[in-house]
Amino acid sequence: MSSAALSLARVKVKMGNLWARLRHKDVRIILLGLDSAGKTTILYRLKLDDLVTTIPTIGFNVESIQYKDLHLTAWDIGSRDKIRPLFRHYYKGADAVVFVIDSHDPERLDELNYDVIKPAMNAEELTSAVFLFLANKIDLPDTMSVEEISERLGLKYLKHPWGIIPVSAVSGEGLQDALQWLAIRLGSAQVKPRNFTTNQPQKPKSMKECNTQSSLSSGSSTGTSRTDNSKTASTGGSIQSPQKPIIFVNSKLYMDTRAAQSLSSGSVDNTSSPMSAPMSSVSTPSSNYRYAAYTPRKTPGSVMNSFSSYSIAQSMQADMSRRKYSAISRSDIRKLSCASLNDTPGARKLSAASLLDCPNARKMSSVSLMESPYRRKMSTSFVIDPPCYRKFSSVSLMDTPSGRKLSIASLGDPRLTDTPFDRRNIDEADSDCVRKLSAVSLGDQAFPDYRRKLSAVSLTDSKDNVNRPKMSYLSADPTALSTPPTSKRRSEDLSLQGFGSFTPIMADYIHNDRKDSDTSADSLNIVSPSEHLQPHLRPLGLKKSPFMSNSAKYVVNSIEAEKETHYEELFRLLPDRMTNLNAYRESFLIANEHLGRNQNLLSALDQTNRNSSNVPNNNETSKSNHIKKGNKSSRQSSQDSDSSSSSGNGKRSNLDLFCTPTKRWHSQSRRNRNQMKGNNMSVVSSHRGAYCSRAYSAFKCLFFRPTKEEMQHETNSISSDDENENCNNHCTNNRLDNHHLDVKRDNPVDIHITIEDVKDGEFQECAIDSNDT
Ligand SMILES: Nc1nc2c(ncn2[C@@H]2O[C@H](COP(=O)(O)OP(=O)(O)OP(=O)(O)O)[C@@H](O)[C@H]2O)c(=O)[nH]1
Ligand SMILES: [Mg+2]
Repeated sequence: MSSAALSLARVKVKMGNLWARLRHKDVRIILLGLDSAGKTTILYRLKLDDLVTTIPTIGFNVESIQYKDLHLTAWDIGSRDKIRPLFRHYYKGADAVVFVIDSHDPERLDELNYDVIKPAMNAEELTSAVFLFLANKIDLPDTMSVEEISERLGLKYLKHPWGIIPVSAVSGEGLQDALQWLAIRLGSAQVKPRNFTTNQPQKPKSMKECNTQSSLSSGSSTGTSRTDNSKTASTGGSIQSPQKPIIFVNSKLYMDTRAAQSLSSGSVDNTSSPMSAPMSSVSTPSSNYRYAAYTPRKTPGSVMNSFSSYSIAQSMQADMSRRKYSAISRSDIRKLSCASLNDTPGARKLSAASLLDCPNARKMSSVSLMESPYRRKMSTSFVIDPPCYRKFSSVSLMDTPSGRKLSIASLGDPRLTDTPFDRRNIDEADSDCVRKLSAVSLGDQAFPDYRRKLSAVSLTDSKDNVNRPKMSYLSADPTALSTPPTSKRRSEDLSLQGFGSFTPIMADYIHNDRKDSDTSADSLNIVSPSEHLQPHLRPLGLKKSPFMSNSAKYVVNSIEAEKETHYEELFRLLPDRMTNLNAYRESFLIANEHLGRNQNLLSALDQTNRNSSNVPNNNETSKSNHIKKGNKSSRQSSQDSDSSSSSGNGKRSNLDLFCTPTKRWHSQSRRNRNQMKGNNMSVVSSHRGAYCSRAYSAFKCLFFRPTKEEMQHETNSISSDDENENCNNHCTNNRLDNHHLDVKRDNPVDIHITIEDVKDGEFQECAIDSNDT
């Protein structure tokens, strides 16, 4: 052959190769699977050869991938359960369906089967498509084998040509095989059938031939091929030879076998080894290890448990980036996040991050509750971690139905048996889980705030009115379980009280007294804003709000409105209660109980009351309205003038609220004793901003009725007091009866308010009485 002819022949060969290279085949592939199976990760691993951080796909991702002579258009379709019915819109024209399976999540195989595989199996548009199952996430420990998956999915009954390959989108392992399998099945001219360890797929002669394959084959776990010819079906009148799926027993076996193959052949097939494929470059031992290090061991039936416990443990030790890594990449957290699917992708991210801190965790949990399948898992997981589940529970009650379910999960808390509560009582007392939840929370003595919040919310949540009081009672003082109130009240009443410290006390009051007293619902609406202060002051004989007084400088600040609100209510409530001598004791007791339990204070007040009960009534009215700047003598003169203030008619009541548990009080207590004459309210606070709310809280105490023991104690200590005897005579059923209140209600009331504050280290005082002009 001449050199010219030779070179011409070479050019022809080259042209032929080029033509073959240019002649690519368009193939449409759809990736289906459950959410967070790894479809998107796989898609971008194939496309970019990189591990991308994904968020749940809403809608779809579509990428074109060139593999050999195949031009693959791969559609990754978001798989939130609500949009699964939309899958079928993507079926049309698909040459291959790639089912991505989370092989680390056996619990969802059935869901996958019914929601994803079966519809595709039966879809007319897919009769000629090949099915490739990717058992993803094999980098995780304890993954299902492909045999197990095949068995559970009943793949052997599939009429489509199918194969199953273990892969890892994270490491890239197996994905080359997947592409190769597709190429073979979809009629690539450039991919030759490979000798796989187990079953050897046969390359169809043409795409058409491939697509008309209807034979079914199954692989065996031992690596020996088995063809079920009885299942062979015909299409187009011709019987095709059965297509054998590729089944790797597991990746380790696969790798071992490959290693053995390489040894025996003396060469390594670089093109077909998943580990030597470009994408596997990320699959270094260290990266695998890194990932594995953050992968919790799964215990049967409790995926989330393992995650939760693991995650918490991790977050205790690991740095933030590690935690993030763990949160994002862990498949189980993904499921957790999936619970947030009702929300935006942003919320999803949030939920992934949320395990790291409480406030976000709350958001997460409240969002997650919307989604039922994961909710339970999540709640289960939180149960095993006391601090987390508590937070979770307290939030979850916001969502009523979910909160209940959640609370069921809380019952698993074995610590219940160690609590001082009688669990049976609790269970019997309330048919609602809320109660149980509340009981669980109550068991946590370390979180009184949560306890209160929880119970306050529970109160509005429970269907069972009867048990709300008990619940609330429990919340106030767990040891009071033995004496729960019994009658009903409306949840609205309780909801008015918010989460304040005195909620149970209020509840108790409403529960016991409200239906008999003429206190209207409105007057209990303590949180109502103050629109007109003056009308409330007038009935009290006050023409001027103490907070509008020029002399009361310190109240002109940003919380003035708030003060007004509180005091408006205060003034409204006073007439009913103030004439009750015991109101002061009640308030004192409760203020003490809840604000400091100060025994010194208790005895000081007892002493004060004795003193005040000996003070003859008088009709004088103080006209003082002054600020005294803090030297002792001026304060003393104030006290003297305060001492002279009294109500105009009949017996006067002493009302003194000691709202501060601070040391400050002690220095003031002697002084306060002298103020016990007349209808004084003395609010002493060493903290400027706090006194108002303390006063407010203390005033709530006015509603409290002392228990029998308390009454007894009071009676003993002030038995010489006429009024108290009167009260005691009317004391029925451990409570003051209303006759007593009625008698006193219409008495004119004088109010003397002394508010003390400390400013710039100096003591300031403002005293205003009812006749102040
Ligand atoms: N360990 C491990 N995690 C993986 C693997 N593939 C995906 N993941 C993780 O699984 C999670 C879900 O991955 P995606 O690719 O978003 O899942 P998806 O199937 O697209 O989910 P949807 O878009 O909700 O349908 C992500 O956190 C991935 O990092 C894998 O092979 N191994
Ligand atoms: Mg996705």
